[in-house]
Amino acid sequence: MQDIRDLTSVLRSNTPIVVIETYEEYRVVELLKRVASVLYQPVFTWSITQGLARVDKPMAAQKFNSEPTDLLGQIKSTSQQGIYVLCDFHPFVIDAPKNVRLLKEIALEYETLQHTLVLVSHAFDIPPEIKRYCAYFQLTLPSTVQLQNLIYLEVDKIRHQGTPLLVDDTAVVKLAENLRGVTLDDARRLVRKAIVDDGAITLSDIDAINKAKFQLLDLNGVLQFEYDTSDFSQIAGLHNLKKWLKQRVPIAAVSTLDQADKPTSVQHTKALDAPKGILLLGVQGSGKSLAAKAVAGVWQRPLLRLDMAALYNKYIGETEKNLRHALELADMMSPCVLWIDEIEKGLSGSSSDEGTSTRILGTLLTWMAERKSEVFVVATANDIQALPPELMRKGRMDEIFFVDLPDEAIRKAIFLIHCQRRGIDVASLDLAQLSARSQGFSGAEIEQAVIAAMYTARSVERSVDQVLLLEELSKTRPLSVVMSDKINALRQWAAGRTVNAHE
Ligand SMILES: Nc1ncnc2c1ncn2[C@@H]1O[C@H](COP(=O)(O)OP(=O)(O)OP(=O)(O)O)[C@@H](O)[C@H]1O
Repeated sequence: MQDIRDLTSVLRSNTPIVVIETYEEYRVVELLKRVASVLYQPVFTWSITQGLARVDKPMAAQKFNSEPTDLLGQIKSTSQQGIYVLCDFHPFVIDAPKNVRLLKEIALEYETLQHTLVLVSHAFDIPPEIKRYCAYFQLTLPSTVQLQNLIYLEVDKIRHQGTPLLVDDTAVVKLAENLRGVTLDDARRLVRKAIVDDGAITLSDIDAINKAKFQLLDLNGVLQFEYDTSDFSQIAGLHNLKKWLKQRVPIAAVSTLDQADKPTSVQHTKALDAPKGILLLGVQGSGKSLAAKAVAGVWQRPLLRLDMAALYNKYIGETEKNLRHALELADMMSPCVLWIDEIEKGLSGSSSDEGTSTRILGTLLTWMAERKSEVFVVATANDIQALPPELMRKGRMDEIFFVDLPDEAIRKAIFLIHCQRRGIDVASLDLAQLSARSQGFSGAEIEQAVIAAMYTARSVERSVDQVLLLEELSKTRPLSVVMSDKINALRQWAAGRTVNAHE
């Protein structure tokens, strides 16, 4: 209804050319037929293969020219007032001065001819000559309720064919929420695929739907869909951060959390503002990326990774365009977690970047301040020198956490996690000794020592034991030693300015 109302107003406003960028050609034609009946105007469609035909009254259907230039000449010379829907006309305005001129002449003669051209393509670059005569129109995307109805409609269709179908109503609600941002046609395709895959609609479809939706929307590959998420049981330490995140678990994820992970009082969360994001600052290999993955895993949200360094493009303006596209995509994937990895890399301007980093920061900050979507940002950074002060200002992020090197108890827990994960017999190990001997090691360095010990064990055909692990530790010079000055400076800076993620 909204689309019909809006499109009617656009056509009533005497706009000669309306551009609609969409894949939903049939939907546009159906809409225009309804609008045309209100405005008492005939509707014609044209495509290079079908030529021109009247569609609102099939009996009066007539074919004119299929060649673009002839078609425009035909429309210009006819006195038959009408709405002309030109499908996939976009290639015929590129290096085609005659066609552009004809479009302009039809527009200029709007007062007398009263022809409205509706250009429907997946994308349309309007030539500057006709820009001022054009209006963009955007089809509305389906609401969550419409998507729920669509899912049940598809379920009914399949049941009518006599196929039994298992449908979990909670999954339908979640599925509809995750489908927001795609067109009705695409949603229908995705739902059908989810049903056909296993003959059911259950929570296990959510992941596949998120991935398929991401592939559908991410046309120029600026974001990565991270398939690999984690959960808190795989992270040692970071107690403060885990507590903070548990208190803000979205309602939808609460029902499926382990008892131990549940926030104490979920009923209060309803009235609260949705959390916006956090910055995780810290030593390399201390588990920042792992924490980003765990937010998505525990909150049961898709995880999108934005690699700041990959945004940069040598063409001026393209870098910001890439970022805008990435943020739009994140909005469309909402609710989701957007992990901005090594955020400092994209924001630390150099004198030669012609202000790109400043504009990138501006675009990011504006989006963070104004977005309505449920995109939770997890930004990670190693280097505070390179971080612009604007990003650190209170209110930009909900919290800035400092992820320090693990203390003795946390190192013990890291050994336990990584040894258990690899099937090493932990009962035979002295974890306290391993922890004491790995002072100054990051989680990543401990993990690497465990992996190296496994390779050594395999080469000498024995199992991993205390001696092998200690040997590996003694061979490693941790970053905290190699880069002690840098890490001390980071610690000093973080004290008082950030919240300790581990405590
Ligand atoms: N607290 C931890 N608990 C369990 N494993 C850890 C922890 N910290 C680090 N690790 C291990 O080290 C690996 C590397 O850590 P991660 O990539 O998360 O660190 P990071 O802080 O993001 O590093 P970088 O700044 O270099 O990107 C993790 O995948 C995990 O296996």
